[in-house]
Amino acid sequence: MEKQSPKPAAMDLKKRKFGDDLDTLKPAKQSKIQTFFAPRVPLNTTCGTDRTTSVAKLSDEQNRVLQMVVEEEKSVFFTGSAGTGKSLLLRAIISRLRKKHSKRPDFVAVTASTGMASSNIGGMTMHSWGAVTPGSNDIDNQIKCIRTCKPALQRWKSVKVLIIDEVSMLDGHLFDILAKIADCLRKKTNKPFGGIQLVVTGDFFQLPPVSKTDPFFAFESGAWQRCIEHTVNLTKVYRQKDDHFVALLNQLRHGTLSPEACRIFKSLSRPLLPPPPSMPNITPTELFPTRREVSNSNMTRLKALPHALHIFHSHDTFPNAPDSSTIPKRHSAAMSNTDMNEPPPKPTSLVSRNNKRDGLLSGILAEKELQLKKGAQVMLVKNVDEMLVNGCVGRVVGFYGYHEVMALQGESEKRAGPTKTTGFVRNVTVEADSALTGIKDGSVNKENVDEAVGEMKDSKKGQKSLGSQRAEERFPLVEFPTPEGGKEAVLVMREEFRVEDSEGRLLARRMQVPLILAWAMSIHKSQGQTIQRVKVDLGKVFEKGQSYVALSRVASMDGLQVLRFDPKKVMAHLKVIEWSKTLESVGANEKSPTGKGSL
Ligand SMILES: Nc1ncnc2c1ncn2[C@@H]1O[C@H](COP(=O)(O)OP(=O)(O)OP(=O)(O)O)[C@@H](O)[C@H]1O
Repeated sequence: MEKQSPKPAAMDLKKRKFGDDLDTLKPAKQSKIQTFFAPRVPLNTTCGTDRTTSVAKLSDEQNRVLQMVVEEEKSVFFTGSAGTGKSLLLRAIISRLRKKHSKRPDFVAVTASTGMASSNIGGMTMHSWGAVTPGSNDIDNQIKCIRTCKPALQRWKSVKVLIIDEVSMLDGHLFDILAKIADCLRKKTNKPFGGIQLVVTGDFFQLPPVSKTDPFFAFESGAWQRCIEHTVNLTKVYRQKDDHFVALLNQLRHGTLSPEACRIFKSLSRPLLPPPPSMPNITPTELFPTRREVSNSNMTRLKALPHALHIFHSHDTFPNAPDSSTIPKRHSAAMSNTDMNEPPPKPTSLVSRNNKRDGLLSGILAEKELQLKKGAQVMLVKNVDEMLVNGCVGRVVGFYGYHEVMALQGESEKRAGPTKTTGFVRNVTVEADSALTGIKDGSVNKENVDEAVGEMKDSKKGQKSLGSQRAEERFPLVEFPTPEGGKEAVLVMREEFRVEDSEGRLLARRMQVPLILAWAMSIHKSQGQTIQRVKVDLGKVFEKGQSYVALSRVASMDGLQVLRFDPKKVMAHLKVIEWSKTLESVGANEKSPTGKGSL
């Protein structure tokens, strides 16, 4: 069943390059490409002192990847250490591909190895998209099931570009299975992966696939050799500006620390400098390996606060969710398991419809039940603008209704106007005792608020009681630090979180206040984030790549506290190290345009 590549393996290996040939393009073509492919992407910076209002211009090496993917339609794997802009580049690629195929959205599939990673890029998990059952190697049966699931079959047949993010956590066996399924279902071509263009990204030195035994990485699979035409290594680190810190993190990445590096990491056990004087109570976010530790830490601190508990239940709807009665059993199992790091699903007959629906939303950062109190440390999990982004850490100063806040803006707002339950009210002024005093410039995020009215109308259809209940709702007022060392109070109301299928059909929608408790966070959740101040206890780390992910979240050493530093806890997989050496030798044989092609 498996189609063999027409080329010998050695040829395939030679074809892969680092950085590729930007220099070799003719100047006219280069300039056309530079103009066309130089998108500006909002910077995903944190809420600390280095927050910036600018947008990022893609670097030459990032632009080159964009060009290879969008214009030359090549199958590319782009990698690079933490903070080299893989996610930012991927967002630019997705945006360009969607524009290019605007008339056929089904041509572009956006997927990731885990629910969390897929929700970060507005996609689906790879196994949900492909309707594959994790852990099953029975290809014939997998294909039989896909054939009986029309939407999945349609997805496989129509897709042209398949994007896979956070590939380090994708099991290599699954990659092989996907390639075989693609070959079988798309027989018109004898190109690898059924002729689907692959855009794969991730860093194999970060978190590996979840496995009880030695993990089998995607790069070890036979399909990888046949299907990935070009490997590009992004070399410029953007998250950290300090070259010395970047070099130390690089040693950490490879698990080979010099005595000097050990000494420096050990010295980071000192307490962090205090946060900006305007927000003295913000503590560094503690990163833990397990969700239980995170929950214990956050809940203990929440309980210790003397104020009233406010619980925000999410409003979840499932307009087109697959239902056990309408899709084959094995498909629904695959759809329900949206996080590869969860154990394989139980037999579908035992999984209730509600569990399946919850599974659809399991990759969304917004909680099903959010518990908050005045004084709670929280993280924003939605991008609002270049200033207020996913990852901003702040503190709840009170709970207010929209009208309470808006009443201070003027008489007309006080008397009339619909109640808003979604969006953000910016620049709310609060006094030391948290009593509202006014709105500095009356700035309201109008766009969100107007959307909110629409939301209300929608949600009121057939849900009268919910509507009136929402009218009374009080929302957290959160103080976030500003780049100038001050603070801004923002009323954070509900926001929409969506799960769509590859044709953009809405499968599930969660309306929830876009905050999570942020005294502690799991290392797993932190992958992909930039966090300003972090505290890590390496004594608790058990997995290869975990220390590297945790310590590379911060922008500078000033924001990093490391307890129980132990070089033995800094581990890289031997297979990844060996594989990266192979790539290095290939890179050395190839002309690298940037001159920085090696891993
Ligand atoms: N070309 C660029 N110019 C300016 N800033 C950039 C550029 N590319 C990325 N950044 C910034 O660098 C930071 C890290 O980027 P990003 O999260 O995309 O890196 P990453 O490689 O995906 O990291 P990780 O592997 O840790 O998830 C972000 O704040 C991002 O906005």
